[in-house]
Order: sequence, then C-alpha cells, then structure tokens
Amino acid sequence: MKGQLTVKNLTRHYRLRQRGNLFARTKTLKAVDGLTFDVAPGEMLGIVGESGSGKSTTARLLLGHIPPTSGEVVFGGEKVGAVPDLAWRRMRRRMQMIYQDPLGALDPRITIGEQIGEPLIVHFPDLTRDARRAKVRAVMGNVGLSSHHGDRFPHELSGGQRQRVIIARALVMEPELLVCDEPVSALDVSVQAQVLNVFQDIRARNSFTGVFISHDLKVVRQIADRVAVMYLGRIVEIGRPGEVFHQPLHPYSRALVSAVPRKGRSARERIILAGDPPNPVNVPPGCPFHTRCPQVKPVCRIERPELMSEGGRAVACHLVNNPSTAGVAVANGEAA
Ligand SMILES: Nc1ncnc2c1ncn2[C@@H]1O[C@H](COP(=O)(O)OP(=O)(O)OP(=O)(O)O)[C@@H](O)[C@H]1O
Repeated sequence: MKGQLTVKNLTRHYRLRQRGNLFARTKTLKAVDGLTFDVAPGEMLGIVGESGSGKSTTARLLLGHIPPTSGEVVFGGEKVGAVPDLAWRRMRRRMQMIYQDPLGALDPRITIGEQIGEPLIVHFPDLTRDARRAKVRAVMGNVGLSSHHGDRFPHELSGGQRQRVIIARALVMEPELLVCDEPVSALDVSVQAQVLNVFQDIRARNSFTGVFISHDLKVVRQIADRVAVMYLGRIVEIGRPGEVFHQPLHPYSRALVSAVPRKGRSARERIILAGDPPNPVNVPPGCPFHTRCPQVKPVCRIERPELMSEGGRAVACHLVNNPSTAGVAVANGEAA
C-alpha cells in the first residue's frame, strides 16, 4: 500500500576481526537484531534508545543505504534495495533522510537556494529553472526561511536555520518516507523547540510517512504518533507516546522515563540502572536486558522474550507477558 512501511525480522550484523591479527577468530556485533514493525501511511514512528542501541543503523537500513544481514524492509509494496537500478533510483527519491549534523551535510561554497534546488536538478532534469526556483522558494517558506536566505552561504546561518535548510532540501523532493536521525540533538534546547515546531508544521501540510529517531524521549513524545523503545538492537516496547511516557511497561522503558525531569517528581523516584549496556558483541542470553533489570527473574536469564502485542501496545518482557511463568505475583490481572 502507498506510504506503508513494513519491517520484518530485520538484522544487521558486523563481523569484527582483531586488528593486525589475520588468524584471530572473528566476532559478530549485532547492531540490529530482529526488528519487526509497521508504520502506517502518514504515521510518524518515534524510535528512542541509548547510544549504541542500533538507531542509526536502523535508519540506514530503512533507506537501503546499507543492506540487511537478513530480513526485509518494504515501502509502498516494494522491497527496499531489491528492485532493478532505474526503479531503485525512482524509489530513492521518494525516501529522504535528515541527519543530525546540518553543517556537515551542507557544501560551504554553495548558496542555500542552490543547495535546496540541487536534488531537483538530479532527479527532475526536465524542470525549468523558473519552476525549480518557485519550488525552492515555496519550500523555504514552509520551513520558516525567508527568500533572502537563499543567497546566503551555510556559515552565515545559525544552527537552527541550517537544520531548516536540510529539512527544506528533503521536502523539496516531496518524499513519501522521511527518516530523521537525531535531527535536533545538536541544537540548543530553545532552538530545538523551534525546529520541532517546524516538524509539526510540515507534518500538518504534507502527507509523508515518518520515522523520527532520538535518544531523548521528551523530543520523540512531541512529534511521534507511536514510540518504539530500542535496547541492544531490539525493540522492547511500542506504544502511543502518552502510554509509554505515563505507563511504561518494560523495566527498561520505566528507567528511561524515570530519567526525564518532570515537575513534581523527586530525584528518589529515578531508577538508576546498574552498569552500562552490554557490548553488542556479547549480547547476554535470555532477555538482553536481564543483566541490568531491577526485577530480573530466573526465566529472564534463559529465555528470550518475544515482542507480544495487544491493543496496539507491544512489549518484550516475561514479567509483563507471562507474569505467572515468570514467578511474578499477579494482582487484578496486572503484574505486581
Ligand atoms: N560499520 C560498523 N562496523 C562495526 N560496528 C558498527 C558499525 N556501525 C555501527 N556499529 C556498531 O553497532 C552498534 C549500533 O550502532 P548505532 O550507531 O546504530 O547506534 P545508535 O543507537 O545510533 O547510537 P548513537 O546514538 O551513539 O549513534 C554500536 O555498537 C556500533 O558501534
């Protein structure tokens, strides 16, 4: 279906060999380890998780920038990366990405207007110069840039304005899928709020399917229709932002939420997890979170919990999905 993103059992593993030792045994780093989710046409899915949880790798897999080790990504009924060359080029222009670092993504020697119009020259060579300029002006207006910014160079703009340029450059292609990888993380908090407003505006005016990645749950909550929480290359919980924020079910989501400063919450309520996330070269057996989980049970050390969904909410945790087998006391149908 047009605009539908479907991800099935997606993995991306890296083979690592000790540097300088040809005979050393290779190890496998599981950057993304079995993701399955859908994003409906026009929906925005937020992905949140700590550094190293596999968010950027997921972004690159979604757009076919890197091939998966196994599994598949299907967008609008077509398998990403698996269509013939010409069709793939057409598909690519419908799928755009916004990165964290706007300065790195812009050419310092080319004016803003030219840079926004550049993808049109490549993908729509028949467009007249006037038509191209009109599109660039319109899209600049959409992201809150004035027409005089078009003659400026990247270093003459602020960080927030540069990120608006990057958004405009993606939007000018009228994408059907927009993947945003930490698009506001490099900005000051006040500027972050302005750029998030731009995202809200463009969502209201354009109909694209979106994936918005951030390590900051607060940011994702403002922009996403649903939130997926990632830990060690896997999704541990999916739900609507309000649900995940106010009633997180997975112990890892609970710890993430407890770390977000909120009025009326004392520092004592914060859940401090023991240790760092395990190395994705040595993912623990059973539940990958069991080494840090404050509620760990024996089954968690042995059996890997599946992501089980009910009523639009999905959780991968024995304590939530099978409380009685996990040895958890059950009160009123809820895990106590
Ligand atoms: N090309 C690569 N070769 C080997 N390992 C990689 C490669 N790319 C990513 N990784 C590893 O895969 C894991 C996931 O990385 P990824 O960048 O996707 O995480 P992330 O959640 O986006 O983190 P961050 O927010 O810090 O970018 C990390 O352990 C990372 O070191």
